Amino acid sequence: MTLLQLDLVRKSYGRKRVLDDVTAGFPIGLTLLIGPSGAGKSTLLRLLASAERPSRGTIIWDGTPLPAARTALRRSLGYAPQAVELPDDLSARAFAMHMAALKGLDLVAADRQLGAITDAIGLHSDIDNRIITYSGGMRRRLIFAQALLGAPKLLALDEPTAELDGETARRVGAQVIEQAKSAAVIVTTHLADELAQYATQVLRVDEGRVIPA
Ligand SMILES: Nc1ncnc2c1ncn2[C@@H]1O[C@H](COP(=O)(O)OP(=O)(O)OP(=O)(O)O)[C@@H](O)[C@H]1O
Repeated sequence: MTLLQLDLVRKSYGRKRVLDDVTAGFPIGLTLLIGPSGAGKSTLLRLLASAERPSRGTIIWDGTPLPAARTALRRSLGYAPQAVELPDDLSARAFAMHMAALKGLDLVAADRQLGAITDAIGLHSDIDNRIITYSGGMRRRLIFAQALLGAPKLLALDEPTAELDGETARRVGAQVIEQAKSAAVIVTTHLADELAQYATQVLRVDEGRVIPA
């Protein structure tokens, strides 16, 4: 079943058309968005996460078009953008719990889930340290971990394994594969990476078009 559908979606910034009449469906399972730098992968992900609106066309969540379905989509969403400013003075746990509270999650359950996720991706021993002490790769894993809280039905992950060493990338990848068993997981990546073998579909974003790879 296609949870999320794009029909003839276009996105322009000023005169620059980044996405051109994109029609694509995103079912439960893993969708990889591949394509060269600047192709529009992150833009597409922001549209899917309802962080931006299309210039034209329709986005349909669970059978209902946006904007009517926007709140429902956001309640079901975990989003890990590529670059986000984190509150350096907070501990990673305090930040994650803040995100859980914004999502309206039960905080005891969310804290338990945070423990399991961070354990799986090698962040557990640093969870009570302040974010200012975090490396780039640790920040990326924290953004990834908060996206998974509440087991969202739609997971939009912008290059979750970038900046990670091979073993850590593999651990994050294993979590992505696990989530894709019960959610529509959409992952952008520069390269056709190891996740491709687990993907329900691989879509190539290039020159405004989105086509099966
Ligand atoms: N807010 C914006 N205003 C103007 N142009 C933008 C904006 N956001 C993105 N763009 C342009 O849209 C194009 C696609 O950018 P996008 O970040 O989506 O590409 P990408 O495929 O994710 O690239 P990368 O792999 O390097 O992250 C680029 O030319 C970029 O400059």
